[in-house]
Amino acid sequence: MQKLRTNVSSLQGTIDVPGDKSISHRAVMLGAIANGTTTIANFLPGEDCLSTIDCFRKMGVAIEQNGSDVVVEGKGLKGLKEPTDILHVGNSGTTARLLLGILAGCPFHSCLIGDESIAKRPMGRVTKPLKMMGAHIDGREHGNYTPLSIRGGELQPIHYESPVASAQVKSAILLAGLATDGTTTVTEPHRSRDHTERMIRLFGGNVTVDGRTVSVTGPQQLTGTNIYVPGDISSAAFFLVAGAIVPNSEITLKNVGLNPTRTGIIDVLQQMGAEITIENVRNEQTEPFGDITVRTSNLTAVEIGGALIPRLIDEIPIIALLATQAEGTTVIKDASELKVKETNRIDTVVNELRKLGANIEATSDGMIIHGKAALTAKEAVVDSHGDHRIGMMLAIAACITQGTVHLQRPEAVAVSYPSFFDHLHSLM
Ligand SMILES: O=C(O)C1=C[C@@H](OP(=O)(O)O)[C@@H](O)[C@H](O)C1
Ligand SMILES: C=C(OP(=O)(O)O)C(=O)O
Repeated sequence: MQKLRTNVSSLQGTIDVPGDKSISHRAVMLGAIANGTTTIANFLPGEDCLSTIDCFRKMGVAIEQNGSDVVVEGKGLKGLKEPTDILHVGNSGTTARLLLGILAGCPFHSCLIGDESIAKRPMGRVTKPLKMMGAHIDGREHGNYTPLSIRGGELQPIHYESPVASAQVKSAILLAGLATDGTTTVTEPHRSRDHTERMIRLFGGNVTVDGRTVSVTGPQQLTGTNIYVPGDISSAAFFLVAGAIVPNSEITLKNVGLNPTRTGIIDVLQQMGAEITIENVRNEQTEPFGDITVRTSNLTAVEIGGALIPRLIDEIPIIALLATQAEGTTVIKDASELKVKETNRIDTVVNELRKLGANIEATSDGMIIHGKAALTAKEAVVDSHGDHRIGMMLAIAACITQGTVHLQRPEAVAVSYPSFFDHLHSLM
């Protein structure tokens, strides 16, 4: 249990946000199945990405990791070895689902397991299309939950209409498609983050994008490359919101990823009236990034739903906090995907923010937040429930409470942002 800083008078300073989690996972995965060496700079050494490294080492890939510098000795599309040990994905849904896509095309057997949160997360959304392609996958509840066992091999291409806008589903199918003879296509209801598509191209491969439909024609051989991972906008989001709601604040976040499939949080902050500036935008062709400055702002409520949801899905916990400090009622809808994240993030956000005095209610596919309301709790014990994003959101919420707040399971933040508390305290 950790005592959180409360009644913070100001947050001032500059933060170099750690590398993007989604891009770090993909850099290791594509590096492993490419031919030749891949170097990764500003890799995120968070627990989730370390799980990805661990799984590929178990399949014979030499990976050197020193903090945020990583070198992957690629084995080629057919070069992974049958693991002698269980592949453990820890807390990482991205590792589990993208890895399944790669394993589907590998002619060997493997077992995949994760922590107790992973055991509750639906894997059928990827095992179903991968089985349609010809992979043999079984597991708890007919392969819908871990532990899973998979024997991959020769695959057939499919045209898949995904029922959910999920980059993990899309990416699993595209990665399987790289090893498949013919054209594999995925259509999603709304566009999800496109890091896999961009990175396949960076490794010399081809991907076709037509609106909400993405295709790869295989088999494709990728070539190792050098990658710089921009800062994670999902990590920056905690400080973007902190800067807007804590009095007398001005925070600059350096080198933050600005891929348009991820910048929903910036759109929402701007619509709410936050004082935010973006400068020094670079690298527009691959993964754009730039510096963002935010100042304490007067905010008004907004409605959030539809195609915006996948562009800010992981930021909804911190957006809920933001909305408690906006004039009016904020409605978040079309976000039932939140129920199958590390926790049910509709319930955990609502229950934990209520402990601090927020006026917030759960709906079937989102939440309704009534602002502007001071978080008036005098003494509260809040809980991350082992969910990194809930833990970080609560630490920022504590900054604007006047009482005493303790956080249970603060260590969860290390999943995506090991230096989070150091960065927060450096601004005080
Ligand atoms: O592909 C990715 O890297 C991710 C996709 C999203 O999940 P879904 O694909 O389940 O929406 C997101 O919530 C997760 O944090 C990372
Ligand atoms: C949902 C998340 O990650 P994953 O699905 O990889 O566990 C997240 O980081 O918020």
